[in-house]
Amino acid sequence: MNPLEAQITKSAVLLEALPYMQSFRGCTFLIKVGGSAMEDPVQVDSFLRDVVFLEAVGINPVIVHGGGKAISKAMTESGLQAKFINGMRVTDDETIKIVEETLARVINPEIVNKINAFGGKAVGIPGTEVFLGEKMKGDLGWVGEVNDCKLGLIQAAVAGEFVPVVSPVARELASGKTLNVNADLAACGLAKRLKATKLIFLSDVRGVMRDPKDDNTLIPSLDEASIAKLKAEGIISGGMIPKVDSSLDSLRGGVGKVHLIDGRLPHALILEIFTDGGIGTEIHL
Ligand SMILES: Nc1ncnc2c1ncn2[C@@H]1O[C@H](COP(=O)(O)OP(=O)(O)O)[C@@H](O)[C@H]1O
Ligand SMILES: CC(=O)N[C@@H](CCC(=O)OP(=O)(O)O)C(=O)O
Repeated sequence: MNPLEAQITKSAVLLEALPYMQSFRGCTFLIKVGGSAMEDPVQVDSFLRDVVFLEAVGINPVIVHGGGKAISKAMTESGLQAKFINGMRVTDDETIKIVEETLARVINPEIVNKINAFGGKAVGIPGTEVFLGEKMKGDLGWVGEVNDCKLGLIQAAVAGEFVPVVSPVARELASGKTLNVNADLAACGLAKRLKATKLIFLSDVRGVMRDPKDDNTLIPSLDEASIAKLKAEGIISGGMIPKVDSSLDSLRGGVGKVHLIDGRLPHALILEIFTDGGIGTEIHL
């Protein structure tokens, strides 16, 4: 193949993407990026370049981020031990301060600054300005679930072509205090409220797997009944539980499609959205 022929074959990539660009223009995509997919700065850069690309072709990306790993690290540095019950961090008075500080001072600005550096426009929005919640049942301390979302700041950002970057904390309706919210649940709450076309979870696994240590065991498509079975068998466990539960909840709440993809794969987001062969696991009702 001569250099000109090689150039021409590159156009096939854009042509494959064209129908997706045409149908997704003006649509809202809720992207949840987990702390697990944010450990490696190279992976974060790749993901955020994809977000800038989405914005540039007329999609409205809205990001809800996690930060579980960074929070646990900060707790250890303060001499506290992280404890989880059913995937929820037990959050006492000291812990909620660390959660707020890590999300607001470390994770959220990193995402916002990088999107801006890559030529996009992003605005950080504390979850307390978006999520209204109440305490979850059980002895979890300052842990909340989302009852409602205030969309004002999100809508203003999107209208100004800024990517809203939202942290997973809520304002407790009864007291006005800050609650720590699992980021998958926060993403689901906002995706439903925005009636997002897609909700995409980026994590550190290929998707839902029969064996999370074996990449060849990816399950490309899952419905409610299969999820219930895999949970009962203990194959879906730990951090994957809130993801599949939130996926089903968001589909019931009017979200168009839900995908779980691997944030470690370079440009996972672009591959999932703009190519004919999807990656990861798609969840159905
Ligand atoms: N069946 C499964 N398939 C894939 N991952 C699973 C499964 N069951 C449990 N997991 C665990 O879920 C983790 C992802 O959840 P989590 O660590 O909370 O990520 P995030 O920070 O992205 O929210 C994976 O790293 C894996 O250890
Ligand atoms: C209540 C609860 O567990 N909150 C989570 C919020 C961050 C989060 O969910 O981060 P990932 O998406 O990286 O797991 C926590 O404290 O870890």
